[in-house]
Amino acid sequence: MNNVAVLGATGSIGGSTLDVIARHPDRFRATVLTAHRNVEALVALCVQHRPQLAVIADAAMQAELARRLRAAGVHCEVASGHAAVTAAAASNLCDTVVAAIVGAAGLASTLAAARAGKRLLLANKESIVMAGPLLLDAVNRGGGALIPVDSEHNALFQCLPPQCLPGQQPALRKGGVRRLILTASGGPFRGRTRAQLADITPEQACKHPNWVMGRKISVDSATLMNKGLEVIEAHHLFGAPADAIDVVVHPQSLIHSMVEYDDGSVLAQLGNPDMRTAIAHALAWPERVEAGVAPLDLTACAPLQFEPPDLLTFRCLALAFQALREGGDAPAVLNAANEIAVEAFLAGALPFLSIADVVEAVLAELPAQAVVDVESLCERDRVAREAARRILRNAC
Ligand SMILES: NC(=O)C1=CN([C@@H]2O[C@H](COP(=O)(O)OP(=O)(O)OC[C@H]3O[C@@H](n4cnc5c(N)ncnc54)[C@H](OP(=O)(O)O)[C@@H]3O)[C@@H](O)[C@H]2O)C=CC1
Ligand SMILES: CC(=O)[C@@H](O)[C@H](O)COP(=O)(O)O
Ligand SMILES: [Mn+2]
Repeated sequence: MNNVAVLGATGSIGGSTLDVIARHPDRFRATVLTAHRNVEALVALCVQHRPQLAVIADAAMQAELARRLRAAGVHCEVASGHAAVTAAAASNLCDTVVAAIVGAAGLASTLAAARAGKRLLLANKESIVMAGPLLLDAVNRGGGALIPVDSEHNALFQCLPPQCLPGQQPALRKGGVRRLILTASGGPFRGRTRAQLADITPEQACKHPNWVMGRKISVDSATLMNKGLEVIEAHHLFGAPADAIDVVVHPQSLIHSMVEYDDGSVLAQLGNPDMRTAIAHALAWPERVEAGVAPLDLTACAPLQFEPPDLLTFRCLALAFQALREGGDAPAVLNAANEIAVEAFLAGALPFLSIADVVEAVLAELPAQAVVDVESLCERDRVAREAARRILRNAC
């Protein structure tokens, strides 16, 4: 039996994970479920999955969680606070940790799972964007495994040679790998001009053409920042230099990414756009299990289209490449600024096109510094957020 901690259980990835787990009660058991503030959703999941531990990150909500669980007849341990989420990730209640908390908020628990030698299923891309070298070091020291859940990186993992296991100092060149090709849907506004993006609303930005996801990643997909974060994520996971990572827009989102080899072969992973495939693959790897995803009918979804990304209209992808090439903690600064800008956009306090402006301004204000340790990285994250808020205030 594989005991699984689902960090961010009440979210989109959390829900898909629990769907797959429930299909295989002989293999997987959800022993830890965590949420931020959504007590009602967490209680409903606890009723269904009967974990050993339920954690609510907002400590002020512990009493309500405990009361509701009692009323629902659920007898499990209850804890609260960010430290409790982090402790749960490293606890002996789980063998596998699904890191599905959104944003930099997921960093501490992701690192804790890595240090504890867990099988770490990484969806929380912001943590590897922020702290790539530190996370990989924690995985190597912990002796666990890092399996990518992000659909593109799971696709790359499936297409790469076995010696390119993420985090194990993969040897792309030795494996004959020439380049990684990340596919992108192009987002809900593909083909539009900047003028047509002047009045975009949060609801419009969250309507992804192919995937059902949380609000933050949906906005990131719309600005192409998601693809930028994924370029940085691929760099750290597979040791690929920026120049060996290409992005191609593929509006159908059926090819989830590709690996090109020296001999000209290109291996691709395809499937219906449903995160349960990547999650099931990561949970059961190296075996395969049923995920509840419909068979792919290519004749029904042809043709497959490809086009270059529009770097002028959607500037965030170029900014992410810039941060990756600058190195050091520039990706962490980019991520922090983006989280503040997206939060402001979702609150109706920043125009859609200004997200890139805020990120660009913060990168210009905070030249990269070396990544030394988690504490100094979190301090830089804080400084970048403060700079983004100040720039936002001056812009309004
Ligand atoms: N959704 C998708 O298809 C994909 C997502 N990802 C990545 O996976 C991660 C999760 O995405 P997604 O599921 O869409 O996000 P959602 O917004 O749907 O869910 C986020 C989860 O994190 C919890 N959470 C939010 N803030 C905190 C916090 N400060 N401390 C603890 N828990 C917190 C939320 O709890 P609560 O419900 O209480 O707010 C919720 O359970 C992201 O990093 C995303 O980039 C990657 C590929 C695909
Ligand atoms: C499902 C997943 O992995 C998301 O990251 C998705 O790929 C976002 O789509 P685009 O960023 O390609 O629009
Ligand atoms: Mn992705």
